[in-house]
Amino acid sequence: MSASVSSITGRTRVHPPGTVRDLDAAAEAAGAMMRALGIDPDDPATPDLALTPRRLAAAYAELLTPDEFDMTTFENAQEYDEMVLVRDIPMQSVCEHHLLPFVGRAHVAYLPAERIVGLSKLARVVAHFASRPQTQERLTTQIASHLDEHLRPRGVGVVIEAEHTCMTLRGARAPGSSTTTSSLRGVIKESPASRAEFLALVGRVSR
Ligand SMILES: Nc1nc2c(ncn2[C@@H]2O[C@H](COP(=O)(O)OP(=O)(O)OP(=O)(O)O)[C@@H](O)[C@H]2O)c(=O)[nH]1
Ligand SMILES: [Zn+2]
Repeated sequence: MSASVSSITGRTRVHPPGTVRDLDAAAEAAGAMMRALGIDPDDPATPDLALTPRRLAAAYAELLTPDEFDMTTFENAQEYDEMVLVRDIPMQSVCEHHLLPFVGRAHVAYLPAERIVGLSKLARVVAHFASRPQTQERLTTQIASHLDEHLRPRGVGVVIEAEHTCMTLRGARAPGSSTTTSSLRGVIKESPASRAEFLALVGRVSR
């Protein structure tokens, strides 16, 4: 389930988990589901529906295919020892219960040790683990674990705030509700001062 990884100095290639995709089979199944729900993709009165099963299959394949990327890190030459936080990283994933989107923002911080990470890689880690059927709790934990393992920092903090369309558009129909999750590691978890600094820097979580 976890990404396969090969180490190069300062770089860790993050590969998506191996997935075999059969878009034809997925499109056929999507058409069958539409028919079972009373929507006929072949109804001549709605010709644009004909390609909808294929679009649906392609859309899910796109949402559920993680990008590969290099987890580029640099020597911490300046011995920078304060917190690094990238806030408001846009996040979109698909809940594993309904395969409906949950959408929000991630805030990702770390306390450097020997190495610092290319800032964009924090957004890429979020997107990578979001591109699979997820729970918000697991996504938050996987991002924190990945940074902990591949950067070996003194601490990691991840907060995600998201709206789950499975509970805003359907079901409980609680529009405007949002869910906040966090995963803290190392000094950011253990030291009350560090934890407070992280939450203060994230700031707007409790708006
Ligand atoms: N903990 C957690 N729950 C989630 C997440 N995404 C969706 N869910 C919940 O998964 C649960 C699935 O519950 P079920 O009772 O099996 O499904 P359901 O009958 O469609 O339930 P309702 O959504 O309440 O209509 C729901 O309560 C969802 O809100 C998530 O990221 N984390
Ligand atoms: Zn759901």
